[in-house]
Order: sequence, then C-alpha cells, then structure tokens
Amino acid sequence: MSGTSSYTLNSGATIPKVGLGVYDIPIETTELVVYEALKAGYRHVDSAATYDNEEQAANGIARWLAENPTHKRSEIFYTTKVFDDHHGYELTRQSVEESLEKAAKIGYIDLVLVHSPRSDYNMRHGTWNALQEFAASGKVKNIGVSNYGIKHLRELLAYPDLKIKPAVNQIELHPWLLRPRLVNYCKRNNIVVEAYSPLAKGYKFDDPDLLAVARRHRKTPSQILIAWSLQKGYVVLPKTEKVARLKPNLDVFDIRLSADDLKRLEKPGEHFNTGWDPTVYPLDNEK
Ligand SMILES: NC(=O)C1=CN([C@@H]2O[C@H](COP(=O)(O)OP(=O)(O)OC[C@H]3O[C@@H](n4cnc5c(N)ncnc54)[C@H](OP(=O)(O)O)[C@@H]3O)[C@@H](O)[C@H]2O)C=CC1
Ligand SMILES: O=C1Nc2ccccc2C1=O
Repeated sequence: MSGTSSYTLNSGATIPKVGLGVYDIPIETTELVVYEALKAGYRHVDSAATYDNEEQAANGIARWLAENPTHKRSEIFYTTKVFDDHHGYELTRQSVEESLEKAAKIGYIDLVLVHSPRSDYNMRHGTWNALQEFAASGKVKNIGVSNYGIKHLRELLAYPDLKIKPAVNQIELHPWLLRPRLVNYCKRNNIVVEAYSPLAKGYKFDDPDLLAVARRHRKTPSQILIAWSLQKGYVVLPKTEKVARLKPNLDVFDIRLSADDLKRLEKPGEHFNTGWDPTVYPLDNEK
C-alpha cells in the first residue's frame, strides 16, 4: 500500500492518510521538499497561512504535476489554515483569498481549517460562515477545524445557521498525548481526526518502550509513531525537511502493532504536549 491510501470525509471527499507537514520548512526549500515528497509517493500536504510557505508548497505540487502529466490535480490533497489573528467573517475571507492566490498554480484548496479556536463565539461563528461560503463556491473543497476541544465542537455544531459540519479536527496526538474523550467525540460526530506533531517533534525518540517496539518490528521510532497514528484511524502529518527521510516515513503500511505493542507505547498519564502554551490552548480542552 502507498501513502495515497485514503479515508472518506463527511463531505464525501477522500483524504490521503499520510500528509507531509510543512511547518518550519524554510521558504527557500519548501518547493523542493514538497516536489520530492510527491516523487516519493506523498499525495497530501499540510500548510497554513502562518507557516509563510503556502506559495512554495503549492508551487512544489504544481511543478510535480507539470512534470508528471499522467497524474491529475485531483489525486493531491492540499490543506491550509486561517490563523487566530484572522477570525471573524471579513478577515477570514481576506485570509482565504490570499491563500487561494498563493495556491493559484494548483487552482483550488482541498481543505481550509480554522487554525485554533482562540477568539470568541462571534468571531468563530463569522469565520465558519466565511468558510462555508468558500466551500459552496467550490474554490475550497472541504472545511474543518484544528485545536478544537469538545466545547468548541459542540458550539459549532449548534450554530443555528450551520450548513456544513467540519470534515476534520486537526489536533496534537501521539502515544504521550492520547485525548480519548476528544477523539471519541470526533468519531461519534463523523469528524476525521488528524494527528499533528505525530512524532512528538522527535522529543521521545529515545523512549525505551518505543525503542523496544521499533526493534521488534525492525522499524525506526519515527515509522512506529506514524504506524501508531494510522492504526488509531487518524490522518497523520509527519514533518521532515530531509529528503532522505521522506520515503522511510511512508514505508509504514506493513506495520501491524499488536495489543501488547500498543500497551507498551501508550502513556495515558503523560499529557505531553510539544508546543502550544497550555494557558492559551488548554490541554484539558476535551472537557
Ligand atoms: N494545527 C496545528 O496547530 C499544528 C499543526 N502541525 C502540523 O503537523 C505537522 C507535523 O508536526 P511537527 O510539529 O512539525 O512535528 P513532527 O512531530 O512531525 O516532528 C518533526 C520532527 O521530527 C524530525 N523527523 C521527521 N522524520 C524523521 C525521521 N524519519 N527520523 C528522525 N527524525 C525525523 C524532523 O526533523 P527533520 O525535518 O530534520 O527531518 C522534525 O524535527 C506540522 O508540520 C504541521 O503541518 C503541527 C503543530 C501544530
Ligand atoms: O505546526 C505548527 N507550529 C506552530 C507554532 C505556532 C503556531 C501554529 C503552529 C503550527 O500549526
């Protein structure tokens, strides 16, 4: 199986299970890394307005498509996000228009996410209304959220004028941050869960249990963590800017983690998060 193996979203669209995260990939190298990723078999790229590399990511996709005319744009899934400082109807419209301009060479955006719920009810509501309009226009194929807790999802699903439910919730997930209540809430509501920072940014590569499972499967810690996300049913978004790591990070579809492996890997007590300031984005936001 390849990285193009997909889930189906509540919109009916399909989303490749593995996506290349491009946060922190320098502007100068993003186009090449994305192009190399497509060469290596990736069909899904995850960017954001705040990553400052949207144009380069889209251009990497466009370059690969131009060089491989038997492949179609529709085989590739490109995500971007509206950042916290662009909540509200007008600013969200502006942000998505800018993202569309940066994605001009690939024609449309597959998924736009609200990057986080950090604003207030009215601003989030305005943001969602703007995204619904883009989705209706066809310039954006799917819309979703990121860093939403249960309370934010409940709020959104209760908008009196809701037309489109979020297709995904992109949240930090790995064996040291399991968030079972939030994950189950998403599943019950037919919202696909996307795991960001699935490698815990590498901070846990020397975890003895991870190393033991990796040895047993003759795989690297990175591959085991990606396989873990897939086995949980998540879209998984590993980031690498090292071309040599692109293929190995996709070479995970043969891994079957046993119940024993899962028990060994998962650390329900840890609640380890890699970046978000928990005073701003509370980690208990599954409540
Ligand atoms: N919605 C949101 O708020 C957020 C979304 N994200 C998304 O998730 C993506 C991934 O998360 P991110 O936080 O970047 O971190 P990851 O958990 O994907 O870890 C990336 C780190 O792992 C290293 N790495 C990758 N592959 C290997 C490998 N095979 N062997 C050894 N080291 C490896 C990378 O180094 P190197 O590049 O040198 O290989 C980098 O240091 C982001 O790029 C972004 O798209 C992330 C955070 C927040
Ligand atoms: O990947 C990410 N890293 C970040 C750091 C700060 C704000 C947003 C993000 C991301 O989405």
